[in-house]
Amino acid sequence: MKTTELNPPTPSPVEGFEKPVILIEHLYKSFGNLTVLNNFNLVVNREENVVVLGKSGSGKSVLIKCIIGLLKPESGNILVFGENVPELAHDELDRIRTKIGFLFQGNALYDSMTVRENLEFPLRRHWIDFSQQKVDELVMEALNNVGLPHTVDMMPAELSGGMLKRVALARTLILKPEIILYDEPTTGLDPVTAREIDTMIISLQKKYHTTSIIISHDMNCVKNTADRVVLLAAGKCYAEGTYAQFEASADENIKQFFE
Ligand SMILES: Nc1ncnc2c1ncn2[C@@H]1O[C@H](COP(=O)(O)OP(=O)(O)OP(=O)(O)O)[C@@H](O)[C@H]1O
Repeated sequence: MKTTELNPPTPSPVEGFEKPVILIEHLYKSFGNLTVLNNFNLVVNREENVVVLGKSGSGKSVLIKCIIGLLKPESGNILVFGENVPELAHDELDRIRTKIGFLFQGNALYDSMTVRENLEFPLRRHWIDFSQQKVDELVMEALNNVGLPHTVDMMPAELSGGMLKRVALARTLILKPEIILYDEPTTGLDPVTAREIDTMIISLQKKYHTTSIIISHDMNCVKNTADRVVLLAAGKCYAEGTYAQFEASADENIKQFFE
């Protein structure tokens, strides 16, 4: 385990991986006088699940929003498949976003639409020329992936919190993204349902070979899903290592997540 204050992460791929899928270098983002990201660096390799751990308000969501181009950093590079997101024009950003699935904390399903309509939405937005048969196939494939084919004609209000999360995950998967960004995927769920979501994240990653960043402070989720953990503190990558290395750490900033 390295505390990166002492050893800045080297932006080079792990053996066996190709170029990093996401490479963040010297990222700075402020709001007025508040500096949220202060020389943040991160490497995410192909098919890796990296959990970004951090206290509330440490800038985890800001980081995700910078990666998908919803927020523009003051400086720094965010290379996604080699393309620098902060420099992309609107249409280029749209194109790269089709490769990035984003599971919002609040699920972001449309309450007035059925599950089917919610899942069709991203398809219609990006590939309006799909036949209805193809759309139906993709909707059912996505719902089967999360074990909820029977909910296809239900309204979001008829579903439990765990089911809503799974439908939101199905909607994220329908475009077959190569990268998935999860914003606190288990927050607000009971431990059994949270465990189911963790298991689903791993099984879908294996099936579709996705690369993921998972934002979380649920240590069970971290343990179940992380190939590597990065601690975001004071705007920097404060430490990185495996879950076991974090659990064994004597560093006070790390220990507090296990209390
Ligand atoms: N659009 C914005 N304008 C001004 N300040 C913002 C904006 N977005 C985020 N912030 C501030 O940036 C800081 C980091 O916010 P962020 O939402 O990234 O935290 P977080 O680590 O995701 O927290 P949590 O775990 O509670 O969701 C906070 O102080 C927040 O108030």
